Amino acid sequence: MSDTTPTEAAADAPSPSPSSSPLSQPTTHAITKNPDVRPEPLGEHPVPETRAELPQARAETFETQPAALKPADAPIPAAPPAEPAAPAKMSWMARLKQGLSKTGQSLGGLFVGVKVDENLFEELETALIMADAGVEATNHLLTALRTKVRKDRLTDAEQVKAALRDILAEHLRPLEKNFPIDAAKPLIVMIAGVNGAGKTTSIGKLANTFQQQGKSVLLAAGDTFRAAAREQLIAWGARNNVTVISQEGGDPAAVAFDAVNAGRARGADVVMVDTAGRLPTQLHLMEELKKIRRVIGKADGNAPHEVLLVVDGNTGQNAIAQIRAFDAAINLTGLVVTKLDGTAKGGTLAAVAAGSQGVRPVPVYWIGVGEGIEDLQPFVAAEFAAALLD
Ligand SMILES: Nc1nc2c(ncn2[C@@H]2O[C@H](COP(=O)(O)OP(=O)(O)OP(=O)(O)O)[C@@H](O)[C@H]2O)c(=O)[nH]1
Repeated sequence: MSDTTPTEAAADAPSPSPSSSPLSQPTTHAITKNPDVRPEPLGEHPVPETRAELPQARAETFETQPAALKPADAPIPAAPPAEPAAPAKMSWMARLKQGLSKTGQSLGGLFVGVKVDENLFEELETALIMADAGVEATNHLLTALRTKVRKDRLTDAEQVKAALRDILAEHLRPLEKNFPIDAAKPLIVMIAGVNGAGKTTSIGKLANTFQQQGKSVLLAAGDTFRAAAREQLIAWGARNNVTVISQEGGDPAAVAFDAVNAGRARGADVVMVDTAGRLPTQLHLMEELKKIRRVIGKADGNAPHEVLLVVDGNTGQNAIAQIRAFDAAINLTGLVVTKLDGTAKGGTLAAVAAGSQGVRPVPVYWIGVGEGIEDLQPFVAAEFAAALLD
């Protein structure tokens, strides 16, 4: 997003931040500030147009380990590969199933001890609509199911259920995509979403996931409005042993800009930029989000490489409106769907896959199935369909 006009460039310059507190002061949670980060106020430095002019990272930097004597461009050591985790697949699948069983009661449960007749299809239609699958996906799934039942002469309800599971998995498959962690170094990932969707929690989980893959991670606390959000991210950083670029108050675009530069200078593999929660109807905040995206592009012409929307899986059909609005504003590359461990709205992803209400079928990289740091799983269409129907 480096196609900004000079007027926009002026508008995009990080706005003045309150004067930085003395860097020698200790910070919370045994996290020490990096003494080699320059303390100038961000606002005195308009965003440069060329990389040669790029300043050093200036936002306060919190590190989970004392950073004394560390030069500003000291590489961030890659996390040692984690001990191979004991297979936890059953437990997260169980949680997903348990969560989606609220949907499943009206889906999987419909097949118990019934005849395969028009009544079953009518009940399925109602259940899919109630699960927020939307009209398009419901029609598509049931048309495919009717065809299969006729063609294969299915007479047993369990067979029909298995057929629906396969059709649903096929329908959801376009949303399945591996996260391209190695596409750039550092990979700059911007994260947005409405208030309370699970952005900060998901960033913590992602940091853990990436570290398990041996990647070094740097976080930018772009939610400069809510002190608690910043503290929360710093806490996540401490838990994950990663650097968090943070600044009290001030301009989130400036924090993002500095984080990209710091990530590059330190040789980080991934830079994740958190942003404050906002509703698509808060137009000035959506403009701010666009600005953050543009300013990231000024720090690295190809960035952000990934723009993720975190969506609460309980949101149902409103998720469609969120995806549409955020996509229009910041051109999403992927979704993280959270809280699927407790939702009756498990059909929403079917609506996304169907392009319901003009939504673009944005890939779902991960699903959140709990509040713990391990409770993030790659989205796999077949597993999701099975959890929904079994
Ligand atoms: N059960 C469950 N809870 C989750 C999941 N993801 C996040 N949460 C919870 O959702 C709540 C909100 O999460 P946050 O990460 O603070 O959300 P946020 O989007 O950063 O919030 P704002 O900064 O206010 O916009 C917290 O209580 C999280 O523990 C999930 O996958 N499952």
